[in-house]
Amino acid sequence: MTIRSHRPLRVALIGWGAISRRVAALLSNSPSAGDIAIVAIGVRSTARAQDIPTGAVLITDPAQLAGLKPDLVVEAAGREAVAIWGEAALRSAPAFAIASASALTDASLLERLLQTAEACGSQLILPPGALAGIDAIAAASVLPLDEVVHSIVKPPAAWRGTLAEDMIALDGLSAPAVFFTGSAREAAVRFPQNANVAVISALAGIGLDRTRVELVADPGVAANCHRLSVSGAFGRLDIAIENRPLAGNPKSSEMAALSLVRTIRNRIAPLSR
Ligand SMILES: NC(=O)C1=CN([C@@H]2O[C@H](COP(=O)(O)OP(=O)(O)OC[C@H]3O[C@@H](n4cnc5c(N)ncnc54)[C@H](O)[C@@H]3O)[C@@H](O)[C@H]2O)C=CC1
Ligand SMILES: O=C([O-])CC(=O)C(=O)O
Repeated sequence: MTIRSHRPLRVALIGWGAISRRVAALLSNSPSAGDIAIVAIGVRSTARAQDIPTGAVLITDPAQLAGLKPDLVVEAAGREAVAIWGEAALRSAPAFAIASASALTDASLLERLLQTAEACGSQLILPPGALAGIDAIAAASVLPLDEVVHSIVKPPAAWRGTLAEDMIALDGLSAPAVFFTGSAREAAVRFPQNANVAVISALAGIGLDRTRVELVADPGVAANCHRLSVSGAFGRLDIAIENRPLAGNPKSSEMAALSLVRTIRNRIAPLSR
């Protein structure tokens, strides 16, 4: 349920990396700044977490969430963080929004989160993240879908430090290299910093095992690009987005932060859009 209150929306962010910092900066510069208070930042260690928003406290233990009475907990920390913080978030807040959708490939974790949400009357929210058109795919899935193909094309720098390094010579590329084709499940499990979006398109449409994913390193692009091709009883959808990478992390797109800002604002906006 959308929350409309006269006090600021109390938001706890989990993770204080590129996405969370961008979300906090965008919120503080927006017209809704006075309506939204970041009350806590969940971190693994307080030692390196600096420049946190005024009024926010650093927390390291998920049990601390309950005392803060958040209206919304937002994760942008990584796959493991969803398992660590998720159940406490759903017990202490009406909603828990996650960026690290790859965590949901773990069926037992997903089941635990959904059971907690049901028992507590809270909601697990999966924002569209770096993608476009997820609303249309989810609506289209009311009728049978035949095929969903998700192509993720990023500059070589975005694939550094991932399994892609063992599959292709990232530094020597002179043309686009497709280094993975497989299911959304497999893509998200193997590339948890780059293919969370595969879980988002899969859960909107025909599921983790039927959604086909292609991963590409392209020295000719500067953007993190997503193309979704969907066919089914509704008709056809073909949608492409070229996202500017975040300054703080080339693997992540600006749109991933923008999408979380939208999710947060929609909790209080009289017009949800
Ligand atoms: N849904 C989407 O479209 C996208 C989702 N993502 C997800 O968002 C995550 C965050 O992205 P960035 O901010 O760019 O990464 P980042 O690496 O810049 O920041 C992640 C931060 O979370 C912290 N962290 C890790 N485990 C934690 C835990 N258990 N508790 C608290 N903090 C923890 C790290 O120390 C780091 O400071 C990615 O790992 C990825 O899973 C990223 C891009 C797009
Ligand atoms: O930001 C993006 O373009 C997608 C991404 O990294 C992810 O899904 O993990």
